[in-house]
Amino acid sequence: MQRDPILQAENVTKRFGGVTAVDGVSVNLAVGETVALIGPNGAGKTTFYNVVSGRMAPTSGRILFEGTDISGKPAHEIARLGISRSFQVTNVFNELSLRENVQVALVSHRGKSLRLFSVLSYDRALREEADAVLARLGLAEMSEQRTGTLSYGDKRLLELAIVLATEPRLILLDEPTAGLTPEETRKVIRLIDGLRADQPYTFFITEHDMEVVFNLADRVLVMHRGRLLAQGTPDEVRTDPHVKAAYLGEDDEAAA
Ligand SMILES: Nc1ncnc2c1ncn2[C@@H]1O[C@H](COP(=O)(O)OP(=O)(O)OP(=O)(O)O)[C@@H](O)[C@H]1O
Repeated sequence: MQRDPILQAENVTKRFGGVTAVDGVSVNLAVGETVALIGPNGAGKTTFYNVVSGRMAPTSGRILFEGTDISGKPAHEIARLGISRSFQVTNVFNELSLRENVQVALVSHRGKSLRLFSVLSYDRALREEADAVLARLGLAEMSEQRTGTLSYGDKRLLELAIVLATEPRLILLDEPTAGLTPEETRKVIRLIDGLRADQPYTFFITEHDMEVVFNLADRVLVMHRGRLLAQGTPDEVRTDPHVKAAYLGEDDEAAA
């Protein structure tokens, strides 16, 4: 079945002085797909992500989200359009409870003034909404706990809750299982699976853990030296000789 495109990157290049971190990358993501972006260190994955999420503008090329050109738009505008990116625990408030963290995300996404913050805890509808988001990540029972007391793994889950609170259609997850124990990693995989079953979210994930990539991704994009080296199903990519060579650090210039 042909699914509608949600993200189209056309010939995207990003240079830092003499370094071409992303070099003419063109990719399409379809609604409801989970796509993993992999590649050896320095391949350009983070830079490509930064360009898609608006943290930096591309040097050239175009990015369309649901048909709208978002190239070079600021991150907050891109977020408002429906792309949300996790930030590896950097955007949670440790002094607040889990519920308050999600409430802040709900309120700020809707563009209401944060002065409302002082009455957040009295707004019943908002509380219930926040609790519903936390429940989707198995955090409901911790809703009143102070965030600073959470384990790293649970903070990563809270971060996912904050992402969901912004009502995204495209979710960028930057190494969602980095630093997690194997058990926590399996939990994150299960939860992401559950979210996909509930709603046609599109996930675009960077991840070094191949277990996670092969468990979650419908499709894998492989970057190497700024370029898109290969794309395909996990099995196709796993057996691709160019990909193997890139990971082994062999000279694959002739193959690229
Ligand atoms: N702000 C910057 N200024 C200059 N060079 C940069 C900058 N950001 C990235 N680079 C360079 O661009 C290239 C791609 O880096 P990038 O961080 O995007 O790779 P990556 O695939 O995410 O790597 P890793 O897996 O190690 O995080 C590297 O050569 C890097 O040194």
